[in-house]
Amino acid sequence: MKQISANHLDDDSPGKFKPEKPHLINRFRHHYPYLAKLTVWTFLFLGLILVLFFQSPPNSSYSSPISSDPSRRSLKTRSWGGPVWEKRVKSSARIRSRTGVSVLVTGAAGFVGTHVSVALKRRGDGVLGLDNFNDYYDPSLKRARQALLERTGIYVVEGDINDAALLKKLFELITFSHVVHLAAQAGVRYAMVNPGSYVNSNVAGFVNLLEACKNANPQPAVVWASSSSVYGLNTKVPFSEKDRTDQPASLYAATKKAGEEIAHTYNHIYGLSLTGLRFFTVYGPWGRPDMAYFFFTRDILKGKTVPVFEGANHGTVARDFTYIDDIVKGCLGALDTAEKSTGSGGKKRGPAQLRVFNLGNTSPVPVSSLVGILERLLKVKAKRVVMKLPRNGDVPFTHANISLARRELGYKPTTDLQTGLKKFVRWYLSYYGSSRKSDQ
Ligand SMILES: O=C(O)[C@H]1O[C@H](OP(=O)(O)OP(=O)(O)OC[C@H]2O[C@@H](n3ccc(=O)[nH]c3=O)[C@H](O)[C@@H]2O)[C@H](O)[C@@H](O)[C@H]1O
Repeated sequence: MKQISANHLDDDSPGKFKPEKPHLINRFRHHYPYLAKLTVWTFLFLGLILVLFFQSPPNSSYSSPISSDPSRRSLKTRSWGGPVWEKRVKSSARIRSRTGVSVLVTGAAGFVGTHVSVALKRRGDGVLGLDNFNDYYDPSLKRARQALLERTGIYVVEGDINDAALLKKLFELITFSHVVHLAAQAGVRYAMVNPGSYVNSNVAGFVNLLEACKNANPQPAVVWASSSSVYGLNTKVPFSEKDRTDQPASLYAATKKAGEEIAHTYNHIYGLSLTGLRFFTVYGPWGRPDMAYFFFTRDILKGKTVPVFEGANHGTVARDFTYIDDIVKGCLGALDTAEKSTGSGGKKRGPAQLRVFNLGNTSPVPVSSLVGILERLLKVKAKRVVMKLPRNGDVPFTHANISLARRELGYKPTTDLQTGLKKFVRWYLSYYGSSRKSDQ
């Protein structure tokens, strides 16, 4: 085929078709056999292109507005659709208890997403997961979480929140009463490496999701993950929802803060019920390998150095570390107290609920103490290197005032860092083995 085409080009090269009008008809007669051949081969070639086009996945409609983003290259081959797929979607979203609700969980194969999905499913709610399985951190951990979800009866649709056609399809198939939106580009420090991914997921993706929610009829109530990082350079402690959040210290924080403003807009214009949850450094089993407690554990076991940040004038750097089970209870409390959206099909019918809550432990712990607890649990001395807090978006401390969440959601964290890390370390060793080999 390739050879014939090449010959064709040689035989009928453009040089033989100079547009000299007086001789055009004669030339046409002279070249007729060649033209006929050219036409046949052109049709064959076009036919081949059409065959290849229709053989490509039917719904691989993901398109990233930031095409140069290397961490997301793998997303472009994702596909969805078809009767088998639709059956799985419907089965996963089926409510199995009298009081159950139907929930779409975005970021379901993520750390918080997995735990929240399982908790909802266990109490009889219909749960459908959505996750793009990007490679910000080891995707095999996400696949292992997916396997766990599947064992619980939860199907995770492989797709991106920026895929409007996919979201439309999901809302056509299922009447979701709630959306728990946890899909995001997380991590404070990575925002300096790949800023586009934060805009893509936390701003563009969030807007795309809210568009789908506002167009749905009935509209779902939305509970979504904001972040303690919105407090930025706030020095008033403990951080209250009433405090200023206009001084973000990282692009991550800025995109989460943008999310809170976007939520206001969709509530105001379309009557969407929206609850933002400001998570405070969530940790626990099945956690994120990019977080300090996780890679400290790995590096202590490997005998590698552990960089422990300190503030100005040897000041303590501390976090209000919050255990995953407490966060899950906060998420379910938010979902259960969420009022219905008031709009339908893109039209507002009345004022709707708009809330923001801190979900922290309200007991900050210095990072050096975190390392001490890990040393005792792992029975290995860490090779600590004290370093100045880099100017990369980190803030020196966080501390949540949780009285609003306690009052409105019945939120009451019960796990201290020592107890929570014990559970994490047990999981870590069972998942990776104590071989000290994990390369996550
Ligand atoms: O609450 C949030 O909203 C955010 O929480 C989390 O951010 P952080 O609180 O910064 O957690 P994490 O990176 O684990 O650092 C923990 C501590 O270790 C210190 N730290 C960190 C790295 C290091 O090498 N050395 C060090 O001392 C570091 O200075 C810090 O004091 C989520 O990642 C983020 O996605 C978001 O959800």
